[in-house]
Amino acid sequence: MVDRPKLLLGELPLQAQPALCRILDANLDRAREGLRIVEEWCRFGLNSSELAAECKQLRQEIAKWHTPELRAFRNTLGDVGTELTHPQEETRGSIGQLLQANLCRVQEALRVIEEYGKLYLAEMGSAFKQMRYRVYVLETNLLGYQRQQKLLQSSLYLVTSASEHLFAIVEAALEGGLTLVQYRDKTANDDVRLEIAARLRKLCHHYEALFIVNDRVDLAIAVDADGVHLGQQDMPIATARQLLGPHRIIGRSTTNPEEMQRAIAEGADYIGVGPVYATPTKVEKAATGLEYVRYAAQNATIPWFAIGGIDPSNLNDVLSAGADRIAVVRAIMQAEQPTLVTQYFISQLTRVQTLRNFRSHLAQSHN
Ligand SMILES: Cc1ncc(COP(=O)(O)OP(=O)(O)O)c(N)n1
Ligand SMILES: Cc1ncsc1CCOP(=O)(O)O
Ligand SMILES: [Mg+2]
Repeated sequence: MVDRPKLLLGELPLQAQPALCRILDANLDRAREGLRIVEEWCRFGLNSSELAAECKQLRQEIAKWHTPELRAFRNTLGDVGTELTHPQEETRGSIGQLLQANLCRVQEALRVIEEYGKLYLAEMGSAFKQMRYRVYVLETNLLGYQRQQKLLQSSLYLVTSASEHLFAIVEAALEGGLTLVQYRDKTANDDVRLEIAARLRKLCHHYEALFIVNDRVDLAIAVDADGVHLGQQDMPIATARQLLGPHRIIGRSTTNPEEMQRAIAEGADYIGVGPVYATPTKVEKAATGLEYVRYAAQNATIPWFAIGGIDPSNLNDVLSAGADRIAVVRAIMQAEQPTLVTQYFISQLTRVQTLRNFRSHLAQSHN
């Protein structure tokens, strides 16, 4: 039996050979450029050496296929495509959109190489197929990482209540710098909830804020929310994790140390701590008081949000008890100026976080 030659180019009609090489050359470049753009964000934006290393490895693997022979066919001046741009390429609304567009560009380029590469070298198709799947994994990991980072950076959490001005209030708070929103609606029908949740998600993502759905994992999945918030009566975290996958956020309400430790052990990404004060928003739950906030400040190993009856008048007491993240309903939903209240909360929370970070750096440098 005669071995099949590895280089298949010669099997194509002569006039098709330069075109094939130009397609491969252009897409090998495109894939690496897109990866480089994503890599820079992983490195400088997310400080993730793991994600940056995966981008770099992929770039290096692609580079190995970019032979001088393929480059020799380059004819930039004769390329009719260099002047074709799409209006969306001229503007990028956010880092998220920029990453999305470039990951899509990389996936497209890898797919082109996978298909045309089969006509060039026997192994090229399967090698690029594998790389394309690696980019899908990279995309999911990147999204999950971005979500966790955003959660870590969020000090104020707006839990919504039904209101005829719901969207205007949420948008006003987002204008004030809010980065974490929970859709909480205990009465509406599912079709209404679905419609509201989908609109809220779009609004939150436009402002690069996380969007969480209260109670309902099915709704969270249906509208592609960033996560779900589960109370003690809701489904177990492990079941929710199975349904939501590893990259979405799961929050859990806790009212005492035991519930806190269980939520952490079960893999919650954050917890609610409270109600700190008695509140008409959640009448059936007794206030835990500031004692539980003090316990959380000493013992919580994941992000935690003090919740329940918190407003600008008692904020300082909650912060003094050790909180540096809070969740509120009425203080923003019923505010006359939701943007200003949001800005006030965030400025106070940032102030205590900065002070505490500074003190802990100082303490570390003395040890
Ligand atoms: C951030 C946050 N913390 C606590 C809760 C309360 O959840 P739960 O106990 O399930 O009560 P309901 O909100 O469902 O009435 C929350 N929603 N968010
Ligand atoms: C949902 C929830 N869970 C514990 S307290 C609370 C409501 C907090 O509402 P408010 O900020 O209006 O007191
Ligand atoms: Mg609940």
